[in-house]
Amino acid sequence: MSQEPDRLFAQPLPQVPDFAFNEDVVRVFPDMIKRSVPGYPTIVENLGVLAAQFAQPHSVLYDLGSSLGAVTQALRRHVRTEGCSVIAVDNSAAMVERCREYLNGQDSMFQELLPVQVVEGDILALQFQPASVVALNFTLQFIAPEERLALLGRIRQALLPGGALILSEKLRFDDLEEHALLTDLHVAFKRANGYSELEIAQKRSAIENVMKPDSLEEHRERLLAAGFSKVVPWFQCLNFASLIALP
Ligand SMILES: C[S@@+](CC[C@H](N)C(=O)[O-])C[C@H]1O[C@@H](n2cnc3c(N)ncnc32)[C@H](O)[C@@H]1O
Ligand SMILES: O=C(O)C(=O)C[C@]1(C(=O)O)C=C[C@@H](O)C=C1
Repeated sequence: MSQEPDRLFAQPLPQVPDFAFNEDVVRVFPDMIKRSVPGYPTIVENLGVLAAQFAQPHSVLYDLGSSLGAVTQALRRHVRTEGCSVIAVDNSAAMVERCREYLNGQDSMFQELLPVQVVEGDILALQFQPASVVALNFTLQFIAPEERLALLGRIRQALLPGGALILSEKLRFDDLEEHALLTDLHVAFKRANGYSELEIAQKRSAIENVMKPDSLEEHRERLLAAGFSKVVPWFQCLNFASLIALP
């Protein structure tokens, strides 16, 4: 994957535009997400391990909001279940183009990987096939809040018995002290990863209109309302968490 360092917000911008998954972001995305999301490498690798426990023979594994395909690659490294295939979906043309290149690279290095299809499209308009694993890795927070329940309902309907949704998100907290503490610690994490105060501040204003985190309680209630039977948090690092939701 690209090693280009993320300096997108390093210079003062007269006006900070809303964050978009465009070509500039695509070029630096592996560096950006690793330095911005505490626990990201652990979540991605273990998503493959978890998926291998839920994958059902002859079913589809979805990677929704696949970006450069980090989750898809982890699914292909870990899942050995007969007849499974991966469908990666993203609505950013720049992401999809680069994702296909990376997956071709993975195909040329390893044999017997699950077949994969990368679709450029809106996950809100997707006709789901019966699926055993659905990964939403830091994608739901970019979906308009009023669309989230219906999307989760459609995913629940598509899930086969024995399957699972794995949902990773940035969290907000109703307890103001807890929210302030974990937000400060997240800023410290970014600083420790080499981001300046300016970069941190400009990135914050770029994402505040486009990325709307929910609390753990909101996630749990919405997943239950969408028809999931059980919600199990399996990872949290600072204000970032990942949940398993069972059909
Ligand atoms: C933070 S990134 C996801 C990171 C990725 N899952 C990973 O683990 O590396 C969010 C992605 O969701 C995509 N996205 C946002 N809204 C979408 C939608 N409605 N349909 C499809 N993709 C969407 C964005 O283009 C972006 O690539
Ligand atoms: O919360 C932040 O400050 C972030 O940078 C988070 C986040 C994310 O969770 O997706 C936002 C945009 C980029 O895709 C990388 C990381």
